[in-house]
Amino acid sequence: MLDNAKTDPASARATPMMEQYLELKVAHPGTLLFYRMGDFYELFFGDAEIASRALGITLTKRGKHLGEDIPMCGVPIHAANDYLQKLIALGHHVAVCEQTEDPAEAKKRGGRSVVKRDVVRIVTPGTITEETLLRSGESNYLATLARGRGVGPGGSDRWALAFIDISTGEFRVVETDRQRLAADVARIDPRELLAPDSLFADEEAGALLRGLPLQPSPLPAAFFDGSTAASRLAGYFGVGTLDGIAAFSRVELAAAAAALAYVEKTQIGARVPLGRPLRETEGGLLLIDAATRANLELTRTLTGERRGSLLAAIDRCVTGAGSRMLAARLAGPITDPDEIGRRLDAIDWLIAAPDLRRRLREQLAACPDLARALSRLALDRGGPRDLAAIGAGLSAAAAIAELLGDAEGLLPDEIAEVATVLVALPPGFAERIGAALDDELPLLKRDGGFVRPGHDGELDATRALRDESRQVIAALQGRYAAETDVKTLKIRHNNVLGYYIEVPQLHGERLLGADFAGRFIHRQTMAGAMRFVTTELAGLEAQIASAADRALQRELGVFDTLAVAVKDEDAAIRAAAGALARLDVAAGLATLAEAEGWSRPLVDGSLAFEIEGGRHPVVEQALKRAGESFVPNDSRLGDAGAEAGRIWLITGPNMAGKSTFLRQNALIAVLAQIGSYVPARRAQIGVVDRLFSRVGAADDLARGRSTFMVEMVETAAILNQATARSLVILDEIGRGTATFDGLSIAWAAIEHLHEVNRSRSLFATHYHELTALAQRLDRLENATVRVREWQGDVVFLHEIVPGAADRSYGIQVAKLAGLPPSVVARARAVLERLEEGDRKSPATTLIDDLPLFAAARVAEMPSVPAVEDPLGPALDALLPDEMTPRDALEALYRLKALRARPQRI
Ligand SMILES: Nc1ncnc2c1ncn2[C@@H]1O[C@H](COP(=O)(O)OP(=O)(O)OP(=O)(O)O)[C@@H](O)[C@H]1O
Repeated sequence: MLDNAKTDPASARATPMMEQYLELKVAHPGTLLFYRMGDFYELFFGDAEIASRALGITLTKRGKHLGEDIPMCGVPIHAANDYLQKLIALGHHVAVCEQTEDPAEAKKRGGRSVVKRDVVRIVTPGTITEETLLRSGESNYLATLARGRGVGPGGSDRWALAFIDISTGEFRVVETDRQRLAADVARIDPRELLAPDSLFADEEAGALLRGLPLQPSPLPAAFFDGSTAASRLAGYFGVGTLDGIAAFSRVELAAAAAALAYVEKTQIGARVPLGRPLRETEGGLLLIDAATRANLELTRTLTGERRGSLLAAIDRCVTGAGSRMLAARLAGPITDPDEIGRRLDAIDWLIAAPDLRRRLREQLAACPDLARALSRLALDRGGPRDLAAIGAGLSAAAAIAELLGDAEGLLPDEIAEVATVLVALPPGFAERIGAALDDELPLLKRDGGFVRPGHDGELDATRALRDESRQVIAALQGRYAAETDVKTLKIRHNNVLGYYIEVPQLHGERLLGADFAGRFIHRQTMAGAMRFVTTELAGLEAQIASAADRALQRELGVFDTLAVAVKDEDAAIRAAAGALARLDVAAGLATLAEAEGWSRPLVDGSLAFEIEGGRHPVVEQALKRAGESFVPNDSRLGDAGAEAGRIWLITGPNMAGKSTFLRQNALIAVLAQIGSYVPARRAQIGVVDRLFSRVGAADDLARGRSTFMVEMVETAAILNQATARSLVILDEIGRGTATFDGLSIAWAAIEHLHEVNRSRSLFATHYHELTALAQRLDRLENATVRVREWQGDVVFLHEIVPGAADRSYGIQVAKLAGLPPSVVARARAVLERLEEGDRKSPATTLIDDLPLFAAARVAEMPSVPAVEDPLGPALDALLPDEMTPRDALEALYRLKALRARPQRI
């Protein structure tokens, strides 16, 4: 972050307001200062230049400082959130400075007194709570990273990540090591990551930080002070010792205390309602490194969108909290077969009770985002709609508890736990909120008008007084019109004059005359109109203003009482929010499984991997939308009694479906381990501890790695780390370099996988030479994707069968893709020569023996050689005028049958 005030804070002769501004600016380095002035937040100096560029707003000037113009730009309060969102998305931090006293107070202190102001909050990407700034289905984590120097086995370093979503109060900690660190960061996917500033200077740690999927920002090392961490955390949660919460390691405590301190620093004085930190255990999750996560497009596609990802394909949740929980589960599938079984039991039960499921989902859909509304209220940023959200959420929760209570038979554990939490909610709370709040609610409490008439006697009386006075004004208008004989006389209101009387200029002069003995006091002359007040009108105005003010104060009192009551029930409401999210996830997955024809996988402690009729969930849904169907395929990479995994080596033409097959097996394993049904007829999977994939190719130029280098780094990670419990997906490794180098690397990698890693693996390749390995490696099997050739074109059947492909059909695919016919013809000629000739020196073969390209072009032939086209004679034989409609239809079918079209390219 830039520190961008181009000013010397100690500068002499600044105006009092500028002095105040500069003081605040210096106290909050690295932020853009939103300085409140009336209905605007103003930015000055360098901040103004940055913001005007980033937001596309006009840069103006306001006064001078040290003899130079002060650049300024401003954003109106009502639109501030939109501007904040843009700035945060661009990585800026914003210090929001408010007026902390009434301007009238400042005036009392004398002419040159400045209204007191202070920074009330620092807005950063990881610490936002506003509904408009957050995405409903996504968590918004702030994470801190701490290092425990030499505290691991053999004097190695240990690392810990603490992560907090202040919009929901979630707080978690996990210890990890340098190999897993990047995978953990990728899983948590924080919006903001902070690490002690001292680490950046350390050569080894610095390199590790640079390799993370999100670049950390430095935070003073004091935030991470391990010696005070435990007491800082215990103090915040009001406990004598943390032992009752969990047995945290020292490095975990350092990360957690730093995260907490950062939250406190940014929220300035507001007590953030955080849940107690939950400690995640290292071995409990299926580890997926950042590259695999990206390649498999679990929660977003390679282009960064949610649409097209696995998450988008399986998310049938009806609440934002449910979608967030599903995304978290997908990011961190589990490895405990019992827990997976419990989640699956809940889905079974919900599938078996479609009617109840429908009613539960109806109630869930009516349930607003409880956790986020709760956090805003606790931070004093909540409005009437947040209170109403809590009320609506609690009444949905009560209805759900009742539905579950009435359900027949025994509830599965997961659902029973949900029911227990919901039943424990304080009774009558929703009714209390519903009775106090009106049906139509303003966004901000300061706008008033949200308390239901009849709820508070004194409020009703004050409102009546205010409204009566308004009626009196209306009556007064009639009386004045009659007295002055000006039918068009109006009493109006604006913010400058308050209430005033307006008459056409023509009559205005008369009102100032002796007839009215000074009753009408002149205030303004407009083009064609004059404005007056009377003492009577001013008196009424004061009455209205004070009644309106008293009514608002009364309403705010009602709001505060309810908000405090909500905060007192914080723990119960938060637990209910979590329970509802779990129910939503289970009901969503049940709905998905039913709609898509998925089945319950068997997940156990074996090394089995047997999928019958497996499908790729995302590709299948896309094909379905296009009216096409997906061809299911089996895979057997291990059976229940196996001690090591099998490798399937898949050869086959381009576009045949190899990559799809590889990915679908990985996705089925991930889905099974989040406790979901899977897109297969039958699946048995011994829990996978790590999922590795090397698919697709992309440069990582930002880190100075070429495509081939990225490929090799990823392959190295797999060969160094995969175990018999891992699942490995390798797509065309070695293709980024010269043919024989690539082939040799692929060859050696397969041998290593087979002999050393012994992982369940899928390996797709265009090197047909590799299929010979099946003779030497007993757990390696060859598989290929079936295609049919028809008149020089290739028809993809997408069926995986045992055996090896004889060729790649690359030229046919190139033709389907629309390469110019001359290039296709030339490629065919080159291929023929290559296949005949000496592959060791292809260049010589080509130069010596092949006619030049131009010659091939001259001799260009139709792309399909002279094969008898059966359609021509058949068409010629038809006599349309002599055919009945039925004959014509039959003829059409006959013609279609003569034509086998290639499938998609
Ligand atoms: N089982 C299937 N059923 C139906 N269509 C499929 C199936 N598998 C793949 N496809 C279709 O074929 C297209 C190509 O598949 P895929 O990318 O997996 O081919 P590939 O063999 O890996 O190709 P390449 O070698 O060129 O990378 C997919 O986009 C999909 O539309």
